[in-house]
Amino acid sequence: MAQFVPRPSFQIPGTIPKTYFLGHHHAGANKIKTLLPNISIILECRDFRLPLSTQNPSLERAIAGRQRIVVYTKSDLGTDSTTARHALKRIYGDNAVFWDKQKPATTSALLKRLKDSARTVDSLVGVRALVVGMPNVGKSTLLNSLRNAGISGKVAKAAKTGDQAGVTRKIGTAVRIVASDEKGGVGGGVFLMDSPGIFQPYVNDGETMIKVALTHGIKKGLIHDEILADYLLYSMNRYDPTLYERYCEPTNDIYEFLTAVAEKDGKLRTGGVPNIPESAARVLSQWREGKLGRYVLDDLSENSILTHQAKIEQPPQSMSQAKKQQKLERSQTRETS
Ligand SMILES: Nc1nc2c(ncn2[C@@H]2O[C@H](COP(=O)(O)OP(=O)(O)OP(=O)(O)O)[C@@H](O)[C@H]2O)c(=O)[nH]1
Repeated sequence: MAQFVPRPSFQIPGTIPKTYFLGHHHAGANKIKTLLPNISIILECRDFRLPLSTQNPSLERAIAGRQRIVVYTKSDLGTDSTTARHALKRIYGDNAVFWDKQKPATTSALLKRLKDSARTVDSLVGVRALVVGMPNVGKSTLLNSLRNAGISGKVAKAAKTGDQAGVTRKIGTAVRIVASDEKGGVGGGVFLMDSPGIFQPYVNDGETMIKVALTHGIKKGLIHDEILADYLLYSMNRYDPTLYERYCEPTNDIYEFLTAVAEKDGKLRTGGVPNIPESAARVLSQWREGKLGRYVLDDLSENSILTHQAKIEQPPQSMSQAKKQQKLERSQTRETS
């Protein structure tokens, strides 16, 4: 049999939206800026499967220069190989941590970092920390886990969670996650605030939108499931085509793959016709649960990281930003002439 050759690139359909910046994202971003002067530490969450694509350049600029820990969430769904972790540690050193809601040790390690700050910060009111990040990366889940681990006894769930973008829409009130020393804790204690997931105002490339949609970072249905399933097939083929060997031989044909899924998992219409939309939905939910491989979708080669960092520092302009800039330059020219 001829050797399988994966597609070298993915054809991005022209229908992919380039933004998902909603009213509550705008309001949340403004509110975060007003809170920052009273915040000692920022926990910036990014999905470990998309360590670059879930970095929000505008949030990045807003929090520049502040004490920050980058929390790569959902590490149970990413790779166990140390290569990706080392690549990210090279950027942020000890300020890059990998978190998994099912691994209490990862929560305790983060809590220890916050307690250490409470010991060093000379504040009677305690350390104020803020969780930020793109939608659905796991911010509220992290807050609840830190609170459960940090406060003894049974505590009520402080923040609502759910596997879809936009569960949290407003900045929450400060929640105590470490008691003060007179109550058996540390210093003035630690308070943590949740914030709504904030999307970047404009994403220049459709591939990032597709990857974020795969992890439910934008509203379900904005990008067709079959396009997402096709991208997934493309990425599995590049990573390891045996990930889907229970369905079929390696293929670049999404309909061949989805037909095999329909036949194997009983997604059939009357008369045995494969139900392609249901197969696509099935494939996506399997992948989201880590049942079609655990790997990092972003390219973490040195070159790719450098290009990404350069884009963060000098983001390409959106069409409307470019128009605004032109208008401003024209009016300045008129004023000086
Ligand atoms: N497998 C896995 N799932 C996680 C982890 N952390 C969070 N999740 C799931 O991810 C989904 C989103 O979590 P949330 O905490 O609601 O995310 P959020 O960032 O607060 O979302 P927004 O409200 O959109 O800002 C939920 O279904 C969580 O159970 C993790 O470490 N591993």
